[in-house]
Amino acid sequence: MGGGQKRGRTQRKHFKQSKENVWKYKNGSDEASKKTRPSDPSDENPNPNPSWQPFATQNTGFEEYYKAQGIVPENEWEEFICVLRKPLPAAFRINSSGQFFHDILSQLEDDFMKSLEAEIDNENEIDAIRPLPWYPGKLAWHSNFSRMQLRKNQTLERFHEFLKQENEVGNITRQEAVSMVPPLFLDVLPDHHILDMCAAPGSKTFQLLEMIHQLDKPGLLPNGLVIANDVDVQRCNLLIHQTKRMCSANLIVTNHEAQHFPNCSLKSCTENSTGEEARKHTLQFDRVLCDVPCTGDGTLRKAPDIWRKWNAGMGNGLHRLQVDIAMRGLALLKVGGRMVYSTCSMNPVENEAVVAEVLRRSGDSVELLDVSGELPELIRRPGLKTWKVRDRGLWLASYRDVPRYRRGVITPSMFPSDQCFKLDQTEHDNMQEETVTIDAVTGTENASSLELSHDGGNNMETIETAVDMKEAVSIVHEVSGMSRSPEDLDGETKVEVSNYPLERCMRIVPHDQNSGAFFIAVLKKISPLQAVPENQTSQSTKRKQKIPRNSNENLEVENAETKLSECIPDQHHPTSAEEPSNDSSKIDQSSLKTTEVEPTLPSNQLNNIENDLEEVEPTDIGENEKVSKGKLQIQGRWRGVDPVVFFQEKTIIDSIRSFYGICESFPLEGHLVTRNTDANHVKRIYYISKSVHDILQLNFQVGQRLKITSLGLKTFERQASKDSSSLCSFRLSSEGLPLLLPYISKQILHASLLDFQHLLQYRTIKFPDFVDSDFREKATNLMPGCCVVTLNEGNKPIDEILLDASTIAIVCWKGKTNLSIMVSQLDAQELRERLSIRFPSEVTISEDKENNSNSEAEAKKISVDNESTDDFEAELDNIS
Ligand SMILES: C[S@@+](CC[C@H](N)C(=O)[O-])C[C@H]1O[C@@H](n2cnc3c(N)ncnc32)[C@H](O)[C@@H]1O
Repeated sequence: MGGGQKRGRTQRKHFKQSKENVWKYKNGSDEASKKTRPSDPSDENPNPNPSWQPFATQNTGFEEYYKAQGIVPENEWEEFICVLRKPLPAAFRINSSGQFFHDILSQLEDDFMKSLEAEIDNENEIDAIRPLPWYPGKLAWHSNFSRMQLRKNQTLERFHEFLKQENEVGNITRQEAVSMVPPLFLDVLPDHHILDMCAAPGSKTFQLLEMIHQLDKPGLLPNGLVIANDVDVQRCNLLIHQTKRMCSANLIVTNHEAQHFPNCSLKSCTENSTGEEARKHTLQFDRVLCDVPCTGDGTLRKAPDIWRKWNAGMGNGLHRLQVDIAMRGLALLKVGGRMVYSTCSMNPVENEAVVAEVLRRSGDSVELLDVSGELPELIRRPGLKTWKVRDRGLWLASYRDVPRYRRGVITPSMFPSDQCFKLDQTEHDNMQEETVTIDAVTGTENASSLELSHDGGNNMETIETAVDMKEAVSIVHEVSGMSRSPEDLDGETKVEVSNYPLERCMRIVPHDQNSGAFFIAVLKKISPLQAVPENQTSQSTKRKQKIPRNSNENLEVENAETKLSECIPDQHHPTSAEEPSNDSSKIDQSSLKTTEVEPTLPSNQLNNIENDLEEVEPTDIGENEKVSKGKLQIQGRWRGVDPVVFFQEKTIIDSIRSFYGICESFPLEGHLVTRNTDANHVKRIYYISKSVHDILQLNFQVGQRLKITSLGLKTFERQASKDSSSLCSFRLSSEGLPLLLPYISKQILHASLLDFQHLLQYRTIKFPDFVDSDFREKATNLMPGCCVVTLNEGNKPIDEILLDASTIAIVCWKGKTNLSIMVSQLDAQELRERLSIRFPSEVTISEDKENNSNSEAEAKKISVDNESTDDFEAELDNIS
């Protein structure tokens, strides 16, 4: 079985929408979506200040908060805050799977490192750009120029252009240095099944994919896979776009709330199955990345608008969600597996408190790993053992200090100590239901009314929203009989210290290595999670799950894990917390959109599908196939998401195999999927690895619990040529080419450097205009339709040409009189530049780089017929 280890170039869509817009509230009105959203560290180019007013880099609440938390020693405070106010230097990663990985590395080392030296104006820095010492293989780089400098300084223009273009074509990824850290602590192997729970926009997913592909033997796909999940559909699309550049057949993108990520287990099979078998019967992961939503104050240097928005309530508001996501991650983790919990926030309530709570809930089943020996060159600080909680202007050192009416908001789990869990149970029972909530985004209170139950619910008092909160606090104290006033609490209570070895967590602070801030904890699952009795956890007062109170009750593993982590019903996907079922009749009938019994679906999918005709609505999810009006489409379980269908049309598969001469050792059957149940209207066929295939099978068997927005690698695309001269109706896609290349024996031409260069430059060339007579003849005699042209470096005899990951190849179309490339302008330009750097004496890039229209005109001069080129452009437009 084969695959391209080095990935090809892909056409990239330009996402015009502002990335701020992708943070949307699910239930939000326009007003709500205008609210400040916790910053996403990975968003490139946030533009929250379009008028270019300098951002205020001060927030007294912020400074007071972090000083009090002892986030850095007192004598470092000035340096810390000073660096935090400076713009973040740009950082980027080289895509190690990219075909030009070595060329890019040499360009950085031999060219830019030297030529940019003169531009350094930072007295602390020696190098203009340098590899990050802790990132393996010189794959990640730090530049000492901020984004602003890169944009404004003319002498940096060439480097800026390089970054932009290589990022665009996928040879590098611009990513904050500290955001590259979490995947490194996952200790990934190529056969690992990895879940990235909050994955968009996908920088870390990309890294994870690189890791599983890294050790591929040429021509082999790894046994592992990555499931990249995000709750936000638009951000999922961003992720799909981003990871396309990786050209991986080992990726599934899902769209779930991470805290309710579904169970996919065939119960009957799990008990006795082991190893590979177990993998096929239950969805569990060797590695889980929980890069949870957070306040993002570690990204202040990149997103200075956070200075204005920040308040302590934001972190408090996210804490519970973060715990729930981490617990779900642990439930889905295999025994022996590793999970990384990370945030780009500095706040202990979002960090150490979350880690302490998951350790508390997991009992002895989970260990916080000491990874101080890993990545020794990465400067990090140990996690905090003690911190305080700030709520509405009060410092709270212990849960005992929390006013009763705030106990729905400020939970025991936010504090360092376990002591509060020993509170008298009646005290818990008397707590009011959650009536005050914190907006996780702004940190502001949402309380239409405060219902205060201080007498087992018999004596309810209601305080109208308009009541000043301080007054409310006093009323609460009156009614609840608290002995101390809020003022008394401030600064008076004893500091709690956590019993957990939280010093094993890592906090990266900006002034240590001129970076952003980040928090990372590495957890190992030692045994199946046991259900921890409710009164020994800090579960919110809102939760009333029936978890057995007898801690000795040894629940069946799966049940225990399900109950612990799926305890909140998923309001958006009501079925996602259900137990999995083998019974396909449990497929959500309401979301089925058609009646057609589709022969390509596995039979278990077909049972009990009722006739339920509906027009298919095109959506923006995944590789949606637009179905012509009036056509029927079998819809999967998830409304609005195209179904995933195994493509089993033998006639078409055979025609593809025979047209391109794909050798039998490359399996197509069982590895092809589409998003359209009507085989006659399938536009794109995706190739999936065996690992993805097995998950897909399992997903069908459990009634399609996974809401899959994208999967696999787009490999074949329907091509309608005007004269229908091609014997195969599917052309190869650029993304799929590296995977197929070693297995193709027909429709392939090997061009000299000069002819290859001409093709890239002029895009369409008439056969007589090729310089090499042998190539001219072969091109003329090729079957009409899609073909591949490789660069024959050194003009080797055909039988000596090796087709492997290092081969430079492009998809073309052989018409009646000419050959045209099916590569976007940008990719063609990039490839020409790469060739000019690799073969400096043989290839010159003419001035047409700046003047693309000239090259087009010249192409026409050389000779172009009208045949089908417009089609390709239109088609390419569709792709890109
Ligand atoms: C910090 S960002 C993740 C960055 C990403 N790991 C990367 O490296 O590109 C957090 C992501 O969590 C997503 N998110 C927020 N709440 C979520 C939830 N309940 N379940 C899953 N994803 C969630 C957001 O849409 C956002 O894309």
